[in-house]
Amino acid sequence: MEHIDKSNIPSHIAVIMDGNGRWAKKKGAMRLFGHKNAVNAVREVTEGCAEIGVQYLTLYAFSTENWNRPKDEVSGLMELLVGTIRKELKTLTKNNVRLHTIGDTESLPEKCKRELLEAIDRTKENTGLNLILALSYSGRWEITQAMKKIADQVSKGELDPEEINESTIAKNLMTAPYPDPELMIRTSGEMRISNYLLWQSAYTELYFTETLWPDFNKEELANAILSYQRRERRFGKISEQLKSDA
Ligand SMILES: CC(C)=CCC/C(C)=C/CC/C(C)=C/COP(=O)(O)OP(=O)(O)O
Ligand SMILES: C=C(C)CCOP(=O)(O)OP(=O)(O)O
Ligand SMILES: [Mg+2]
Repeated sequence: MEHIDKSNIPSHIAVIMDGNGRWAKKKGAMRLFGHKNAVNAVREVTEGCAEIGVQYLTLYAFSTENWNRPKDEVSGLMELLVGTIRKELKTLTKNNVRLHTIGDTESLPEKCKRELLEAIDRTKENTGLNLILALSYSGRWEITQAMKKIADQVSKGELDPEEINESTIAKNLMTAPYPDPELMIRTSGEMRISNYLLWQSAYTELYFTETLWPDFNKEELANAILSYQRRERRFGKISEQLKSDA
């Protein structure tokens, strides 16, 4: 972490925490064992991000499509979520971390909803890292929801369709309060987005690592940030323009 340029820390990092099942399989264990060990890596990145001053960390914890997994795995994941939030609440508070969620949280089991609401409420005065859990989330679902909200405003005469622009769409997404992520990390060697933050990642720098999520740690996080810091973000411009902008 000491090699990181402190003047160029991404304000928002998004993570696709993939590879828990394969990690467990390699150990001859059940998939849920992988998910349980994933919590250590969640702790590591949360601490690491808080230490270097990242302001937003969005973790993909359960996708819309993950509902199609075997029942036992889904219920195991939901229980793990409840247990982890309950156990970690004190540490979150101590570390000044504020918890948020994005996704169709209404579809989560009652116990899960209750635990999340309580943790969100208990951490709402915290001013350090914003930890955003993407739960029952997918980018297409989120964009569809935004389209419905916009259509509703148009039908009520509150919004003129001629005035719809990119900012209208961004304002109606669940991520409206947060900046777009500068860096997205995916573990486990898969090189795809899997329906994550589709709108928000238009100009996000992508970082892929072969490491399976339960093995991810602060050193791996530092490597991802160092890779980000070596990139030239052009946003459609050419290098010469970026130099004269500076
Ligand atoms: C925030 C919090 C308390 C999180 C709970 C634990 C956690 C990290 C859950 C992520 C669940 C998930 C579907 C991971 C992807 O690995 P995979 O199952 O797709 O693994 P595979 O690709 O190797 O099969
Ligand atoms: C990390 C989460 C929560 C979702 C993406 O991983 P998946 O394992 O579900 O994605 P695919 O490989 O199926 O694309
Ligand atoms: Mg996977």
